[in-house]
Amino acid sequence: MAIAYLTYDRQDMAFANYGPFWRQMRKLCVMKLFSRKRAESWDSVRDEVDSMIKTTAASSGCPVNIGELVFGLTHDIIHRAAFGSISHDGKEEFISILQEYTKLFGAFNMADFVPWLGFIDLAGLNTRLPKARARLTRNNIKAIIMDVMFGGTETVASAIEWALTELMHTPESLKRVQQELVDVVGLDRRVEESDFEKLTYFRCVIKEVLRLHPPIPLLLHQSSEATEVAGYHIPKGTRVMVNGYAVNRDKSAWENPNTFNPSRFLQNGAPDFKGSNYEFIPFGSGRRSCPGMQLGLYAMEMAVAHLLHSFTWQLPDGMKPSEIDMTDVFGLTAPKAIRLVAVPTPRLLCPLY
Ligand code: HEM
Repeated sequence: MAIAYLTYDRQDMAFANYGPFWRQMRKLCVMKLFSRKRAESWDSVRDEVDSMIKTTAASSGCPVNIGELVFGLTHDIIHRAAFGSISHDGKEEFISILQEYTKLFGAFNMADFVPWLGFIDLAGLNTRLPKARARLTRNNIKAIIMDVMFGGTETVASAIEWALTELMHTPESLKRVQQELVDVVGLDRRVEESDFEKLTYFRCVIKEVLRLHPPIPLLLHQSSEATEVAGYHIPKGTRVMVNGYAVNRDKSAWENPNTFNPSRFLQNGAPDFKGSNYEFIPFGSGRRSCPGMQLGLYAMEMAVAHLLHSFTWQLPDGMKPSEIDMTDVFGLTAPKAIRLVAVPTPRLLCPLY
């Protein structure tokens, strides 16, 4: 119900039904926006990560709200990728609109399951939905820019915040990944994209974070044909929700599935996230899988690598790793319920910017 309302009855790409409109939009986005050939999107990641490191260095020795820091970062990256310019005008307002959209997309209403019980409005959606929609202009909606801003901002921000959180919660993994950065890159220069392929453990950390905290935990699909799955008949047009969060933690596929253990991805034959290993689907699978995967991964890897390489991190006020709040929010996305706050200290021997 919220999805149909907020997307003007699926007039966008992400929630559009499969068909010619979706195909055209997808082609346009993949070729013009997410393509590696569109250098501006990739440049924006590098420039904005640099600017985030500068801001972090200015707060050296003081508690930094990592959640707010990385949300600002991904907003700026995606804003530049989408509009081709940097603008901080109305940034906070825009972030608050995105956050309200996320909550509303994820809010289940009685009418989603039992249409005739639609008058029971536990989440207050009947008043919140018109208010949220009225805050965006028609032109915003008409463009698929909303999809891009929504798809690219909170997903990447939440993945970066969870990466820092899991590492601070498991100090031995933090130590190991930071040592790898010293061994491969050293401390006398900044980490670069060309280093990534040698940062084996770092790449396992990224995968393990996306396994435990897929930024879009629930994949919303619809059957285009009648079919049979595990003996169940699925009629054409059935709404199918794939619980990626549960799949990524399925104990028949993963040993100690709820434990953060990046080393599991060091093993031969460990799954990759490209969508062909069905036990690991943070970007979905098949023709509706994430078109922004490369850009999203690039932004996540750049931000996490630079934050870990440039600074040592401590919890504020003598807080212990076991005291970090690890709760996530249940909705269309799964960000941290309580922002991570940590204290950076520069550790490079070269200037940070
Ligand atoms: C860590 C980062 C990201 C993750 C984990 C992620 C994950 C996903 C997932 C799980 C889906 C649904 C797949 C399905 O239903 O099977 C999706 C769809 C989508 N994502 Fe991403 N995403 C990320 C970053 C991005 C970025 C950076 C953008 C754009 C700049 C983006 C744009 C989209 C769009 C437009 C769709 C809808 C595609 C369609 O319906 O055809 N995503 N993403």
